[in-house]
Amino acid sequence: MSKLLIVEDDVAFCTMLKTFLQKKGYEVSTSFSGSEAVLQIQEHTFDVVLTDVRLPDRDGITLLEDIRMKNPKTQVVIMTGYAEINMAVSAIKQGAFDYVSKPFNPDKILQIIENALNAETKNSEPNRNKERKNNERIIPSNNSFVKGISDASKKLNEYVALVAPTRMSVLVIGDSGTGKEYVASSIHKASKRADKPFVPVDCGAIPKEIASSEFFGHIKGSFTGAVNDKVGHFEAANGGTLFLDEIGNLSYELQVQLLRALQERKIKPVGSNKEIEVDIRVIAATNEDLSNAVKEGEFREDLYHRLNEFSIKVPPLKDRIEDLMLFANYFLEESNVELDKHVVGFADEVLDTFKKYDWPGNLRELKNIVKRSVLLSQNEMITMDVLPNDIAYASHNSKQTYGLFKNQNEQELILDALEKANGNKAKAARMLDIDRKTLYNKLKQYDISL
Ligand SMILES: Nc1ncnc2c1ncn2[C@@H]1O[C@H](COP(=O)(O)OP(=O)(O)OP(=O)(O)O)[C@@H](O)[C@H]1O
Repeated sequence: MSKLLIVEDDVAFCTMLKTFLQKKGYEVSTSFSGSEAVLQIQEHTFDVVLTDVRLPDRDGITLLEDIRMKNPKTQVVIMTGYAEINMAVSAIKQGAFDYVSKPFNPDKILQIIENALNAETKNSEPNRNKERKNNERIIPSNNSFVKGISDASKKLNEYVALVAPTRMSVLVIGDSGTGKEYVASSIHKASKRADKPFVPVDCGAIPKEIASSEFFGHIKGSFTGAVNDKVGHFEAANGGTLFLDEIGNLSYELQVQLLRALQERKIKPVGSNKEIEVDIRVIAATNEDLSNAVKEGEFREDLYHRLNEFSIKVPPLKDRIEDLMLFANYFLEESNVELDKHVVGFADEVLDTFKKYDWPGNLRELKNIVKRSVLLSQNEMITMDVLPNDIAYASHNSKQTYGLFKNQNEQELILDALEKANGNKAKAARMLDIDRKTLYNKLKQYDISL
């Protein structure tokens, strides 16, 4: 029977988790403080330790060091509140197996424990194990991507997983830089066509005059400049997925040709009389309201329906602020590798600034800012002086934001958040960027009852 240790100072939560895990067949011990946990790990060997990142007498990261010294095979899972995700990411860099943010659902913790137990049996050498995990979790390979922990991201990932194995055409909708192409390629990679080509085409960048030849190919001599035969995007994507980015920019004439190719599953290269059969799945993306373009007569309704068998909305970064640190850390590691630097993390002030900023350019903007900061940084941490002025300035002048509790009108902020969260305290706490325990204390302090 696998042995687990829960280290958590919230006694009620700890007991609840213990009971749940015992019912699932684990042998479970508990500690309510770091020192108690150290005693336990001296005396017993645990397969997995689940520890709160903040304990009354120490933090989960130093506890992690003790656990790894005592028994490198023990896997450590860090439990965090929303505001502590940065700490959790550092814990993973230092060898924690994974982290889970509270509140979490029971299936999630079970899955993580199972993964930890499997990893434990597969990897007995601690350093190798640690390195593997760093690469895997902090810098996902090309096949994976930052999945995110916000509700918006979870929904997005669910939709991707649902639609990927089908043949359905997908319309990916979202503002510029939100990751539409990433979503499209994730669908492709999770589909049965994964070993066939994924061909991205920026419809906004193709000059009208050569658009047909770009899509369908041409044969030598079919027009001035056609000095060789050319394979078009449709043929190149045969068997795989054609990703049509900025689909709203297609000329009306090309919309007609595209619809025909999709309906008949055949194309004819420019200047040729031979039809070529093609089997492609189309994923299209747009950052404008295509249904509006349909109403205005700018986009063909039949093509719109053909492309929109299933639609996925990619949320703007400001609506998935809970994921911000995951993305920032991911881009930090990516930039370190690319620029051969060794920046470790972000100063608190920078994180505050990031959280307050609106990110109109979404993930692309975040990626660029992080990369630029890594390049300019002379220190281990990214500090305010390497951020572009407009970001630092914009966040100083930003409208009233939640969190941080530097404001005098703390009580008003809490009431406002509770109202916006329809009385859901967990959600309000997330919006306020504090953990639930702190919110409960504040509610008591201000005598707010719900
Ligand atoms: N889930 C993710 N994990 C890691 N990186 C991501 C993720 N999503 C997007 N990115 C990165 O963010 C940047 C923007 O993503 P992408 O090009 O997919 O956005 P887009 O919405 O297609 O942009 P546009 O509207 O300008 O075409 C890319 O550099 C990509 O590498």
